Amino acid sequence: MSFPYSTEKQVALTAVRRACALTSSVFNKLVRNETLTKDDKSPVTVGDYSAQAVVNTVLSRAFPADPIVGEEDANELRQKSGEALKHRIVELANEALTADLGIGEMAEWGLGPGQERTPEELMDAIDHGSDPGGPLGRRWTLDPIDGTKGFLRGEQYAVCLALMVDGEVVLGVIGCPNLPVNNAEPDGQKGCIFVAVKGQGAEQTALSGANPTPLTIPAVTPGTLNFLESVEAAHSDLEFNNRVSELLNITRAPKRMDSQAKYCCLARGDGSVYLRMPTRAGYKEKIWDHAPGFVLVRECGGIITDSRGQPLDFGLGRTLGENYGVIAAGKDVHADVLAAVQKAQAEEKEKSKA
Ligand SMILES: Nc1ncnc2c1ncn2[C@@H]1O[C@H](COP(=O)(O)O)[C@@H](O)[C@H]1OP(=O)(O)O
Ligand SMILES: [Mg+2]
Ligand SMILES: [Mg+2]
Ligand SMILES: [Mg+2]
Repeated sequence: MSFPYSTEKQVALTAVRRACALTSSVFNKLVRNETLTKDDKSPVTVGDYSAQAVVNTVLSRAFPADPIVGEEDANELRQKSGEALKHRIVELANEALTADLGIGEMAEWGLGPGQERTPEELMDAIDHGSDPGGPLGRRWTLDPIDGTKGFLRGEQYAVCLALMVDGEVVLGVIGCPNLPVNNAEPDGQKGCIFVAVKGQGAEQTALSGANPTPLTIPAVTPGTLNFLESVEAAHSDLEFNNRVSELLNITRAPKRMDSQAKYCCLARGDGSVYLRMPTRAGYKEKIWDHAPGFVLVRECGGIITDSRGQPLDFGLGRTLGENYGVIAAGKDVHADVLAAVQKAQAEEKEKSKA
């Protein structure tokens, strides 16, 4: 008997593994003119574009009817960039797609020797991520490089893919090429992939290997609580985290890292609370920045809500809509963090009145 979503899990793992191999090799060869600045001033590299082309190609071959909500689109590439940049993206994507088939990989997913795509097919594959999202039906959401700033610094980033059915996240895969396989050995082997399927639990595997390890968020011993938070001060309100930390009498320093690697670290107990509050009114979190992390945390026994304790709603479109902030933690910790967040918010409100 096969479990629900077993084919989807295999396809998603394959696509994310191939994209991780691509981004790792791109990092070592990245040159200055291979990064563009998007209209929102955030960076995007040949790695982001080619990883989206690879994952979308695999998904649209394996599941032709499924729409994809992907972070990137090829507009700027088609309009602003020169032929050299486009050529590089095509070369990288084709290298990743045509590598020899590994265990569990199928040629009918568009993979293996001889499966090169034309530049136009790959630009179209990138644009296949333009679905607007919504409450009904099946759809994937993809962040080809989450934490592009971490990627550019040679630090943490993640390739993030999730499947949603009727607005509910049922499968999440997060590939972290720079994350140590074992937190206790920071200089040891790096590169891991995390997968969670709704109702079936979660596991971690080394990117290079087999033998998945099941994951559960460990219970927190008093006095050992610590936060997981962004590196970039523009991405989340680190001052606010500091105040919440004081209210909870936390003495351990926060663990700062880019991307959904934070959810992975929470899932295996490298940190105890992921708190992310917006730095400016009006910022709406994107579904691809949280969907795989959401199902991972839930399947590891954790709780994830917004700052008002409301569930995250993935069925509203490309963003989390009215959700404000994100709190993810083990089930023995979440209620205390939520209370402290609300107290810190009340203090801020008082201060702004004074
Ligand atoms: N102004 C912003 N506020 C919040 N998140 C942002 C902002 N600009 C970019 N991001 C996204 O925040 C996430 C990174 O958060 P963190 O700093 O915690 O890793 C990324 O998804 C990043 O996009 P991207 O996927 O392009 O890197
Ligand atoms: Mg980006
Ligand atoms: Mg991204
Ligand atoms: Mg992102």
